[in-house]
Amino acid sequence: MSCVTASMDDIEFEEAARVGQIIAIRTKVNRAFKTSMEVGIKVTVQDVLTNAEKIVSVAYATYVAKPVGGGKVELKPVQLLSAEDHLEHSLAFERRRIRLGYVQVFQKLMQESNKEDTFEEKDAVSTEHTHVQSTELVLPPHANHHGNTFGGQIMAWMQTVASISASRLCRSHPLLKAVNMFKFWGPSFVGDRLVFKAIVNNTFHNSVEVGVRVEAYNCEEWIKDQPRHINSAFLIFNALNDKGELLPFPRVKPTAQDSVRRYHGAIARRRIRLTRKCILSAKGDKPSDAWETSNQAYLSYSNIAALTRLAGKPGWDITKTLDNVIPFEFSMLGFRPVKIWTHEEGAVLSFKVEMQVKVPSHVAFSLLSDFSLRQRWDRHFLEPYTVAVRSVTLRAVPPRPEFCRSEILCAGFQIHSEGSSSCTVCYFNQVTSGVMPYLAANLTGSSKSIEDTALECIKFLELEDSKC
Ligand SMILES: CCCC(=O)SCCNC(=O)CCNC(=O)[C@H](O)C(C)(C)COP(=O)(O)OP(=O)(O)OC[C@H]1O[C@@H](n2cnc3c(N)ncnc32)[C@H](O)[C@@H]1OP(=O)(O)O
Repeated sequence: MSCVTASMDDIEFEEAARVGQIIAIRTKVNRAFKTSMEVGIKVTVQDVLTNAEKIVSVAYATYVAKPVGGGKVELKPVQLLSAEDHLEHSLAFERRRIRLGYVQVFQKLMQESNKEDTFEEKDAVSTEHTHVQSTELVLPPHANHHGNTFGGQIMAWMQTVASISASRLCRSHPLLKAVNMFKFWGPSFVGDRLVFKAIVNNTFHNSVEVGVRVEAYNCEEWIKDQPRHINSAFLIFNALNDKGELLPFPRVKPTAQDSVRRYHGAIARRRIRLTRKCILSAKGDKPSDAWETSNQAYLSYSNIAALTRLAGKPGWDITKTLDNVIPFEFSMLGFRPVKIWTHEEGAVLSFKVEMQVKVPSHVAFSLLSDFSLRQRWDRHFLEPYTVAVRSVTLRAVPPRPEFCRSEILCAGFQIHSEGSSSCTVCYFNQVTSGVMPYLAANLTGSSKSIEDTALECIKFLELEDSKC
């Protein structure tokens, strides 16, 4: 059946596609939720002379199935055939959490920005002359076979007005760099008139944000002047000189109450976009990210993405198996095998501890995700963790000489259900300098601290479960 575009996540254009180059667009449904599904889109450009292929953009769109005659339809889950399908399927769930939580994060940042109202730039210019409006009539080539205007067509029209708006400020041809996450609030159809209203919201050193509001009218609504607000999007442009260097944009000053809101909105969106970019593109060992409510969702996404990728990597080797060697104090547990696996990739070493536990997976999940309980089975943890398995920096808890702080880069649990009353718990850890001594002592046989901790973990889970 046909589908409508519900929303588009942030789109960043990494590379320009030029006349004469070959564009490849690859798309795949990553996950079906209830009535909506996430589609991953990868656009690459190939140079015909050199064959060099570059990524233009990787984006995610959400579509909703629309049965003929209205109503809702529940989608079947997608079949996962490869490791990549499994990975994207888990990550799609996290991306959905981010997109559905976006409005809340944005509103929180807006509340904060309302407290800091200062516009003291001397040379700042007004944005009033950047207002651009155009009207388009939706014709059959602009729509699908049900007469719904294509989301991509609406985006193309938005880009035209937005780039004219941006050019009024930079006096050159602006280059579209990014489009902020947006939602199609309501449909438009063949025969509708679409009015696009663009205005510059704010400028940053080398970029400008233009907001575009789209209103739809059928004939009756046009006569009565009753528009339907179907979409608002925010486009970010750069401007280049003849040498390809970025041009600076003049600072702007908001003059009306509405423009103050738009001015702050652009700052909040930029903060979210940059945070997302920093967190999602972070590579290698680096100091932990600072935690803020505005980046919570992205931190959580990047933790889960990194852990899911680590768990899915081929090449895990069993280093040790502990099966019938159960110390006396644990003998009441019976036979519980523990396996220690390692994974090497270049200079990166990771380990996995696999434990058979006689508790249902949802119980193990809830007990292990409560980090205030971790001290009960892991004596290496002196402070309870309450947010994430990857370290974050908290301004409220600065470094103290009496504590040696070890960073956790990528660590966590995977819990596989083994029927209704038991599960396999795997603990992963991408080794950092703080963890290295424990692993080294364990691998050389001089310590059994990992096995002991694993057995404590099993005991803790099973005892807590028996109390439930
Ligand atoms: C072939 C191309 C055709 C096109 O490009 S169509 C052109 C552009 N798009 C449109 O005209 C769509 C206009 N919008 C609409 O019709 C409605 O807003 C739309 C998308 C059907 C949603 O209707 P609602 O009444 O909001 O329904 P609902 O609250 O029950 O949500 C339905 C499913 O959509 C999801 N959703 C809502 N807002 C979202 C967002 N911002 N990002 C991602 N997903 C979102 C929502 O979670 C729900 O999904 P699920 O059922 O839980 O799987």
